[in-house]
Amino acid sequence: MNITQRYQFSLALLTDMYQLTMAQGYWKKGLAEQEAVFHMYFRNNPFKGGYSVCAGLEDAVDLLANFHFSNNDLSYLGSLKGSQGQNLFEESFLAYLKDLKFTCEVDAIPEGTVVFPNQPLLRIKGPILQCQLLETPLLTILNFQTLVATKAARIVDAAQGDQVIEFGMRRAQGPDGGLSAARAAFIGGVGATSNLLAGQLFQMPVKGTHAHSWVMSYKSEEEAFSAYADVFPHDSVFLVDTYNTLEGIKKAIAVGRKMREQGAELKGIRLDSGDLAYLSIEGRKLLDEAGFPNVSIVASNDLDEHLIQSLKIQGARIDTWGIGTKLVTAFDQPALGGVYKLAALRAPGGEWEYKLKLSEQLVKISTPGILQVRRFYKNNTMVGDMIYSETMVPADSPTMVHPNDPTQQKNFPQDCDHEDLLVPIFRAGKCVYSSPALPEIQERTKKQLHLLHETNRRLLNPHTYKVGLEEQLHAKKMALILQLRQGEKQGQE
Ligand SMILES: Nc1ncnc2c1ncn2[C@@H]1O[C@H](COP(=O)(O)OP(=O)(O)OP(=O)(O)O)[C@@H](O)[C@H]1O
Ligand SMILES: O=P(O)(O)OC[C@H]1O[C@H](OP(=O)(O)OP(=O)(O)O)[C@H](O)[C@@H]1O
Ligand SMILES: O=C(O)c1cccnc1
Repeated sequence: MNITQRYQFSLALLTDMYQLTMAQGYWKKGLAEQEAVFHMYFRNNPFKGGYSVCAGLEDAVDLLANFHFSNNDLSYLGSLKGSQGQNLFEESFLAYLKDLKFTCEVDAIPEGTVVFPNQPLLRIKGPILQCQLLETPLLTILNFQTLVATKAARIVDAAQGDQVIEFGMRRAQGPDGGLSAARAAFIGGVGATSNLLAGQLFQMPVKGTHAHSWVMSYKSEEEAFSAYADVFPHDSVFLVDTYNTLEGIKKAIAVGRKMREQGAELKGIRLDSGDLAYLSIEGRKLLDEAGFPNVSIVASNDLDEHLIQSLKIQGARIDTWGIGTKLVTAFDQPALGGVYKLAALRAPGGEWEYKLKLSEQLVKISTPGILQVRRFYKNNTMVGDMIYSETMVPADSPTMVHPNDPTQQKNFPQDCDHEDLLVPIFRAGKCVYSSPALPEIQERTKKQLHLLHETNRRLLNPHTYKVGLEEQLHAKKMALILQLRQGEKQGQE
């Protein structure tokens, strides 16, 4: 179930007020139908990492496909007042919004694709009024899910094939934060969630153990485990750290033996405090010596990719990682920082005019054009991504230029395998894309990460993957920057 079904009402007002005031401005000035191109992209990989995993497109597509202003939305807008007490929005503008239909063309990178800074994840072309209104909801969806999918991919990579379960709902940034995070975490490679609503809405596997309160509600730990085993003879994972962990493991083993006598089998134990390396190693010994080699050890307690990596190095014997807070809140980077910038404009029937936003820093200057990303491969490994404009056809053996250092260039031989990453999503307002099922998206993430060199994947100081501008586009961008800077100078003289 996707975002508009979850909310069951129009999401047209899930935007910032300035999008609506600008929309009224464009409409009033007769500029609403000017054709614009906007790109959504981010400037840095999160978590000081070497890559990102894009996510959120299915919700974005759903939002666009159902885009409309309901009567409730319009009457709310009609009730808003300006500072002099006048209506902020005119009746005839509200009538225009009532009949507004989404007519844009959208291209985007499929979910589960490995992506990098400065490349468009989504490109929208259409009447400027529509493109502008959609900035905020597109950013909120793509920014958050991409951030969490990336965090999950890093955690899953650190877990080296062990099962990872997402436990974060209780610590998430509100109910939708928790739900979207569960979906994105699954895209990043997490195997299951403890969140039942996410399981129901997204058809994701759900898993869980039990809480300390269960143990505390019985007179003894052993009684608590026995009672749980009575109710779930084939699905019991005992939380063993309420009082003394090693003693708790011995009690779990004692109950496990009784379960066996009754034809049941203990599935696992969970460690939630203390030294997880030491306790898992000792716990494994106790379980193995007692004839329970198949009882798995689950660990939780403020874990993230760095702690998992450290625990692995320490020889921890953990089979399943339960990760909550640091996964769903994308610790320690609360936002991806993705932006949505105007890149080209044309009056109906006119020529495309390239647009860019100047900044003191070259790195922050947006790239003009109608952009596409061409990814090149050598021996089944990604070797570079070239951003080009569809208005300037790249050479057969193209050269790309580093966006911030023109002395760094890379040429791709003619026989280099390549693919264009943005695919058609909407044409003339009609959806032409069918989103794959979540397990397929998860599989895509896995395959994509295998195509990325391990030096780009390591957690500490990863190698920077090469992303550049196709040379004609680079030249065009530089010329435009110079032209705008000269204009600025002349204006000051
Ligand atoms: N072997 C280890 N190496 C590094 N970090 C560890 C190790 N074992 C546990 N940790 C982490 O150390 C942090 C603190 O854990 P610890 O259990 O000591 O404190 P706690 O959570 O406050 O315990 P309690 O719940 O008993 O109060 C947690 O993030 C935990 O994941
Ligand atoms: O540490 P996280 O990565 O956020 O994982 C989720 C945490 O939530 C639970 O603790 P909590 O104290 O909320 O409940 P409990 O009494 O069941 O342990 C669980 O035991 C984990 O420690
Ligand atoms: O099922 C669990 O063990 C669980 C679920 C949510 C949070 N912490 C643990």
